[in-house]
Amino acid sequence: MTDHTSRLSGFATATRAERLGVLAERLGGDAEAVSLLERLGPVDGELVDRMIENAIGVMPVPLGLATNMIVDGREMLVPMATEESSVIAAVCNSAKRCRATGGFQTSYAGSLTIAQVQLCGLSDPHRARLEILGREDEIRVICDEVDPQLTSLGGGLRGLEVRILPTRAGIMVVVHLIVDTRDAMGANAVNTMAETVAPTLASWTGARPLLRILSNLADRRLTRARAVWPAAEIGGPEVVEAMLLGAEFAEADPYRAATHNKGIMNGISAVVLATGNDTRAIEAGAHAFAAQNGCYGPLTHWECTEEGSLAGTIEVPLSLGIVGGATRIHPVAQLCLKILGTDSAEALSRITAAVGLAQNFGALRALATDGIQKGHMALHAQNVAIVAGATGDEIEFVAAKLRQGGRVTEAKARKILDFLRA
Ligand SMILES: CC(C)(COP(=O)([O-])OP(=O)([O-])OC[C@H]1O[C@@H](n2cnc3c(N)ncnc32)[C@H](O)[C@@H]1OP(=O)([O-])[O-])[C@@H](O)C(=O)NCCC(=O)NCCSC(=O)C[C@@](C)(O)CC(=O)[O-]
Ligand SMILES: NC(=O)C1=CN([C@@H]2O[C@H](COP(=O)(O)OP(=O)(O)OC[C@H]3O[C@@H](n4cnc5c(N)ncnc54)[C@H](OP(=O)(O)O)[C@@H]3O)[C@@H](O)[C@H]2O)C=CC1
Repeated sequence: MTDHTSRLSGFATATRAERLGVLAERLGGDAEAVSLLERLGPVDGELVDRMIENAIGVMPVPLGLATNMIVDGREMLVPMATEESSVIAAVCNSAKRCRATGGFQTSYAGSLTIAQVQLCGLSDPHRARLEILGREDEIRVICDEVDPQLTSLGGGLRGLEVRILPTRAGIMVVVHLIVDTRDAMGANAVNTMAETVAPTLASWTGARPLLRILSNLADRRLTRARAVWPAAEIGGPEVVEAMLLGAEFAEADPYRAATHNKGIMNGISAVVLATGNDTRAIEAGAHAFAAQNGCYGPLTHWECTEEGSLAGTIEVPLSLGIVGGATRIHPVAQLCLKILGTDSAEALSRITAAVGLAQNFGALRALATDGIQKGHMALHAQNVAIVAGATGDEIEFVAAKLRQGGRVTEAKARKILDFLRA
């Protein structure tokens, strides 16, 4: 690959077959490798070509269903797209153990999305700030005219903030357009508003308008969930105490909090991906929110109830949509939304937060008891068997042997396979 130039004029307008031809040549005529992409095939070749640029195929990610979930009194199956073993099992397990207490109760702050307009070059930022704040009604008219469909659905500009931001390049004025984007994630909707209103803001203030884009720190789209796990369901008071100590570790230490939150995002990102939403937007928002108080902390908090049960809460910004972006274009995303039976971004956000909490419970319980490897590696053993070369019935045979004997490694899997085939 390295001997060839990466300058491929016309690649964007080539057909998929032509692109695969170029790729096969790059791989030294390895038509078999390229035919893998053809065999996997996109759900719809034309669709993939329209969704992204220079498409050569699809990278299928496993899609599973989390069982046992009850969210706000509703029983549901939750589709999750993830490449990682034990993620879905952990949610099923956690959800099963809090069914007796009603599952997950959630709340939702609303679908308010922030668009930022950066104004530079002002020597009198306080004057500019007051000028802009005093003309909120005019700004609302400009923004709402941009998207009459959104306005007709009850969305549109809901608020205005003007911040004075000291930077190394001098004082800047930053305008926040706070927009209700209803059932859309809203990036495109608010970006258009920001671009449309920026020249007017510049003409009023004499500023130089620069960046006009939404903020992924979606702290007006907070979603919360709580669940209670009776001590008897999770191994007794000792396990409750151990899990609380594990949670305190994350409260006190950003090194641990990052891993704790990664576990939460195992669940959240899997629902986000399954429903065709923007995983990067959700991840960026979650981690920025976790760092908001100047020190990175956990997205969940754990406490012991008067009855000695373990109660967990999660609060996380979730910019999710059931319209817009890929949600309506991708047929699998549409199917996943149908499985969820959701009819609003609000309902999807509530479920997603509940999955994040369930995921965290599962990881914490495993970490505070047997350790993560027992459950996780037991399920990962099949992957290791495949990497070692096992096929068909050999896979489960090798995985079972791996589970019996301590560490799960590829070298060990190869030995087991050699023995089996001898
Ligand atoms: C793996 C388990 C669930 C076993 O847990 P277990 O208690 O041994 O499970 P069980 O065999 O007794 O089954 C109990 C229930 O769990 C579910 N369950 C059990 N197995 C399956 C399966 N194969 N497929 C689907 N569901 C499964 C299922 O609901 C089942 O009930 P049933 O329906 O059978 O009546 C547990 O050990 C666990 O939750 N481990 C944690 C796994 C985890 O967190 N994985 C994420 C990857 S590690 C990571 O990336 C994040 C981390 C850990 O670093 C985050 C952090 O540090 O905080
Ligand atoms: N930093 C980031 O996170 C960025 C993300 N993105 C991308 O932006 C996309 C999401 O933007 P988004 O604005 O949601 O997408 P769209 O522009 O595709 O969809 C939103 C539009 O859908 C229409 N709509 C129809 N029904 C509804 C309803 N019930 N509620 C709300 N709107 C409705 C609205 O008007 P109308 O019919 O008039 O369109 C609305 O403007 C994602 O693909 C994301 O990856 C883009 C830039 C930056």
